[in-house]
Amino acid sequence: MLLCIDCGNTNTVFSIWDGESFVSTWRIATDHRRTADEYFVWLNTLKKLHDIDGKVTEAIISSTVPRVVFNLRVLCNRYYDCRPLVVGKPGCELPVAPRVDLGTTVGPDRLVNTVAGYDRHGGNLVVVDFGTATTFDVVDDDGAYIGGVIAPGVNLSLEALHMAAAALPHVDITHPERVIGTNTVACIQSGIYWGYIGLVEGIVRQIRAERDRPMRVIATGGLASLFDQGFDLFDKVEDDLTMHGLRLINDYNKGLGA
Ligand SMILES: Nc1ncnc2c1ncn2[C@@H]1O[C@H](COP(=O)(O)OP(=O)(O)O)[C@@H](O)[C@H]1O
Ligand SMILES: CC(C)(COP(=O)(O)O)[C@@H](O)C(=O)NCCC(=O)O
Ligand SMILES: [K+]
Repeated sequence: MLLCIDCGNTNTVFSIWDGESFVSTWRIATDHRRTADEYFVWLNTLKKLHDIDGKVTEAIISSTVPRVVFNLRVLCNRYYDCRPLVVGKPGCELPVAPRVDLGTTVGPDRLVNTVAGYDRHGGNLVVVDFGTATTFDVVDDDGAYIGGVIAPGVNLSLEALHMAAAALPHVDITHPERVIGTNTVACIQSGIYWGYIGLVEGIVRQIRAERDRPMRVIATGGLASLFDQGFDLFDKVEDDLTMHGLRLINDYNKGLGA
């Protein structure tokens, strides 16, 4: 079985592919201090709880947090007796190389989303990922990542308001019906929610204008569905996009003999 690990700045997601489907997906807060032993105890407990019998024999990691990769590698070596592929590192090839400025390091999650989006929808695509940051990844007609947009994430924006303004409380994101808030909480929720709708609409419109061709828009990440309600922002929301991409990149590299 293949263990796919998608480590973001907020959460790390583990998913097990049994050769036919992802049998389980588990989420843990990202913390670079977590050791290989801690990961293993946690993973093994969940694996038993879900009656997953097979052995993990291979692994692939995408991490936007460089420091966590060391212990994830140790996890794979020590407990699964395998050398993981690490997206963006030597030994892990992509089907199509990104076309960006010389010396630029693209977030591995964005490369993975590009591969997954191209596989499912073909080129001329925008993938929007609502994570710690909200990213827009632009995919060319041959499947290459050719750049995009990085905006502050929804929860990061809410947190920033709370941190910087003494009188503003911590607020959870919601979909307010009205734009004009009649109390502080409603005003903040409106600012973030409607601000984000405008941000996504505006950025997609400008990407389409800059590319001067039709572009489909696929969204992923925990908060994508919140922004999908009642609007025409996305052609599709796909929560499993990053995991799908990790599996494809693993297959691609194993096909190359990695
Ligand atoms: N379904 C959800 N509802 C509300 N907040 C969510 C949901 N899913 C994720 N989040 C929040 O969205 C932010 C981004 O989460 P995540 O997608 O895991 O980010 P990353 O990939 O950067 O680690 C976090 O603050 C997380 O708590
Ligand atoms: C933009 C990101 C912080 C998004 O990370 P996430 O929200 O998934 O934790 C990550 O993709 C990153 O660190 N990128 C490096 C710069 C770039 O992609 O151009
Ligand atoms: K992510």
